[in-house]
Amino acid sequence: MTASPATTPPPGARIPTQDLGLISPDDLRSAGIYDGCFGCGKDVADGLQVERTSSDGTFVHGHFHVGDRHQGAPGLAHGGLLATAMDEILGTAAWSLGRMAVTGRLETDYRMPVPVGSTVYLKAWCTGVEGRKIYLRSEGRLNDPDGPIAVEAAALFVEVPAVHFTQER
Ligand SMILES: CCCCCCCCCCCCCC(=O)SCCNC(=O)CCNC(=O)[C@H](O)C(C)(C)COP(=O)(O)OP(=O)(O)OC[C@H]1O[C@@H](n2cnc3c(N)ncnc32)[C@H](O)[C@@H]1OP(=O)(O)O
Repeated sequence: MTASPATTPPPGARIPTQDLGLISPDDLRSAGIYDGCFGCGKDVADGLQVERTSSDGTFVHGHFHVGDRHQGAPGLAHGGLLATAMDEILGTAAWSLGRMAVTGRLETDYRMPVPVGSTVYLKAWCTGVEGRKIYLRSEGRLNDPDGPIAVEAAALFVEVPAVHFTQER
């Protein structure tokens, strides 16, 4: 992954273990999940419907199925949707640290086309925390958790207070 300085943790940034410890699939599915979310919401028929499956305290995992509604070029997943999937699993990793955080910067490398009908297996992990800044990486593998990497991302999430989500704009 080619990550810029903005998404690379500075020297000395600590790598936390997840405050929530081992998260069961049920906890992962229910904790803080909003059914209207385009990435993971069950009520969003045209959304990605990313399913979060496990966390071992270091990595969070999930997957989603690429349907016709996710196409860009005929028969292939749209790159923006793949970036959304990266954002979703990165956000899960950030929140799994016990922090409310939003995406500040998201960098994506597309390694191979993703055909409609594929399942993309997602994984994300934290590479460092400095103050409110949370540095993360993620990857999406084709059709198997150990399949070839189709998409990779590096991100900076920024911790925010709860009012970020509730204040009138
Ligand atoms: C258990 C698990 C359950 C999980 C469920 C939940 C899953 C959820 C999944 C959801 C998944 C979807 C998730 C989504 O889609 S989140 C939705 C998409 N993101 C947003 O809407 C965020 C919009 N932006 C903002 O609100 C503000 O700009 C933020 C809050 C990000 C920062 O504004 P704020 O005024 O608060 O802070 P600051 O400006 O002093 O910045 C602070 C520091 O950060 C650095 N910085 C900031 N931006 C950038 C940048 N672009 N590149 C490089 N650096 C950047 C900045 O230089 C500074 O560094 P330093 O000077 O201190 O060194």
